[in-house]
Amino acid sequence: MVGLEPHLIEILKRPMRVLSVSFPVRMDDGSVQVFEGYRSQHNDAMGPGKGGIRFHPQVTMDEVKALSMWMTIKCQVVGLPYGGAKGGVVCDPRTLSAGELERVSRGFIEAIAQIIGPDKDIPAPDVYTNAKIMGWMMDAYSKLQGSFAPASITGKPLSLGGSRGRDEATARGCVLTVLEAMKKRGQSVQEITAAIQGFGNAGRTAAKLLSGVGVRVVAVSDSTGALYNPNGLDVDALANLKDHGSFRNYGHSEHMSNQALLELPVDVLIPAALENVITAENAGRIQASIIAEAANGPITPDADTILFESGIQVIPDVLANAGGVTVSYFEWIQNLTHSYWTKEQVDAKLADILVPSYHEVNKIAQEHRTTMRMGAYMMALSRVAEAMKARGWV
Ligand SMILES: NC(=O)C1=CN([C@@H]2O[C@H](COP(=O)(O)OP(=O)(O)OC[C@H]3O[C@@H](n4cnc5c(N)ncnc54)[C@H](O)[C@@H]3O)[C@@H](O)[C@H]2O)C=CC1
Ligand SMILES: O=C(O)CCC(=O)C(=O)O
Repeated sequence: MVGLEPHLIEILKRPMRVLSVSFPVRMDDGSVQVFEGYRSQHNDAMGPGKGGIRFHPQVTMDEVKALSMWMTIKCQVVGLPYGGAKGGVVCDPRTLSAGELERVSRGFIEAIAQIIGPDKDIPAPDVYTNAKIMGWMMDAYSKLQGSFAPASITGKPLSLGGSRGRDEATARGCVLTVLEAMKKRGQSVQEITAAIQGFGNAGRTAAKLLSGVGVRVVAVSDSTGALYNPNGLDVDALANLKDHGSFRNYGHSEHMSNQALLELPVDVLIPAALENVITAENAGRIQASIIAEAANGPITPDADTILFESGIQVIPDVLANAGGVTVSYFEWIQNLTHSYWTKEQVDAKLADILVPSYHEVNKIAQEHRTTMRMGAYMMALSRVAEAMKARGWV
């Protein structure tokens, strides 16, 4: 539909560079364990690579490559001067001590240092990585360079040049798109119910922000399972329990599986954990009228078609979770210019990008009678194609 020439498709089909590394880490018991990781840089026609680093036992090179391609698209959906990149380390941070986690984080940055940097590729947090880890990573990179390099990594603690609002930006962006989508449905915010899968950076903050504006959050989950109460859950109480162990001890709710949460009768469903949770097998049982993909790739292509045909509006990941990379961009600008913004400035600038992007994507989708995902891809890929042509690559 975008009318991309075959040679442009050939370029975009694969990442421009993928680095596969293995690096030794001294464990607390004195043994040495070798960890594997990847950094994929999909396309840098529009600027340096940008994208998170995930720590997860099931990370694969193929997953990281796909995620880097989505980053190229995402950055262009919201008009950022970046190409797409993504990284991952095969590890289970829940089984590592704080010291081991720090050594894994530093070891990975040392292993990929040659290909990253403020003008080359700027990593950020993703699944099971956070501001603390970004701080260690920035420190490792700065030491290798011999100078303080805050613009090399985003999602850092505020004390190291992190941006106000980055911690909640992914969820804030997602909630902005959900509220735009709800506007045309004529429901008051207080009538809206939401179920959220995943209770980490994206899911937990989405729950907090939605309940803050009056939406009834009726179900949440983490890797251990889901809680459901049709009358609404106390999100602050859940967050508090999670901080001190597990929210499974929360009363006033029915316990259910992560799969069952996806099929609840709610207005808004927010998958905010991992990929491929809505497939052709369960798509027909989804009852939500809007799905906002806070996670990357939670819906398979087959399922996307089924949902579209059922009239369920899917706000695709490349738009719904683009708030995170947008505020990472703000962080990078603040680091490069050595001037820092208030939380109100960050939130206002985020809304100024996300809300028009939502409407632009929706308009293209409606004009072409297609999904918002296809609309987003059309918009983004034509921008990347134009840049590749302007650079004389094709
Ligand atoms: N952190 C960020 O800024 C961004 C994150 N994302 C995406 O959002 C998703 C979640 O990432 P974060 O919130 O950052 O990760 P996180 O590590 O902060 O949280 C992940 C959450 O998912 C839960 N989880 C893990 N496996 C699960 C399962 N099988 N079922 C249900 N829950 C499960 C964990 O218990 C945890 O609560 C990922 O797809 C990530 O790529 C997208 C854009 C930016
Ligand atoms: O903040 C960033 O730079 C990237 C976040 C990310 O990995 C994503 O949007 O999937």
